[in-house]
Amino acid sequence: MENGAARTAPAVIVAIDGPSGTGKSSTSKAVAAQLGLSYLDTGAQYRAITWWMVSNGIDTDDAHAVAAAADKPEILSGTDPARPTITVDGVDVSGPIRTQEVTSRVSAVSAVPEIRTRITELQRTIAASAGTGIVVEGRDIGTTVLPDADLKIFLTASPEARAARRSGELKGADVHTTREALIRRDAADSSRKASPLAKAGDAVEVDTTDLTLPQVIECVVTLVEEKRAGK
Ligand SMILES: Nc1ncnc2c1ncn2[C@@H]1O[C@H](COP(=O)(O)OP(=O)(O)OP(=O)(O)O)[C@@H](O)[C@H]1O
Ligand SMILES: Nc1ccn([C@H]2C[C@H](O)[C@@H](COP(=O)(O)O)O2)c(=O)n1
Repeated sequence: MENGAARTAPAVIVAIDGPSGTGKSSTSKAVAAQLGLSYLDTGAQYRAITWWMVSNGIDTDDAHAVAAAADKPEILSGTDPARPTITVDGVDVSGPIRTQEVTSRVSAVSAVPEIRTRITELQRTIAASAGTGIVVEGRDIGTTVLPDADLKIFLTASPEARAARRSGELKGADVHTTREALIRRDAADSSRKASPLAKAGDAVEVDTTDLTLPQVIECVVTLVEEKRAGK
């Protein structure tokens, strides 16, 4: 090191997008932990605001009612990949945001432009304050939230592989029903007007269908390291 000065790596911003069940959360958390980066699950933020709407009796199919309440809940995300947290008005909602009710309503809530503006602002503030860098995962991170990210990855996998993974998680869930639900949610997320699920033009696509989770993690870690080394 020149003059004995310690050289610190510049903060690295990694955007990981893709449809449901492609492995975004598992991969992003592991990559962030391995590389000493922060981690942000943006789907959890959309789920949290959806949970608040449902808990407060707001009709999630009424876009005007959802828009009018968009600024009301305080949403806080903890970005330690070993222990990510999500609270709404101080309440830990990490369990309640994973219910079937929230899952079935989150696409409608997240399609409302006022909701996206609010949550996007939160995401950019969190990314800007991540010291060593951050892995941010979602649907529109590379296209809209952080278009200047250092590295953009778009994960894919066949609907069959994704359904099998999800029904393994939801023990006993029927694979066919799970597959149909995934496809429905992807279609809603891809077809909305406001920052739909999409691959950024400069994203690296990784098809995870025939890869194990450790293989996907290794692939993304290598891509980040190459980017940091300026390759
Ligand atoms: N390459 C893989 N091979 C096998 N299982 C995997 C792989 N990647 C992820 N999984 C498993 O698939 C399930 C879904 O993964 P994960 O939650 O990371 O996906 P996701 O893209 O974040 O989904 P969502 O967008 O719905 O939150 C988890 O049980 C995870 O352990
Ligand atoms: N950047 C994002 C992240 C998520 N969403 C919406 C669409 C998803 O169906 C929902 C839940 O995400 P998940 O927990 O399954 O990753 O949130 C979005 O619109 N934009």
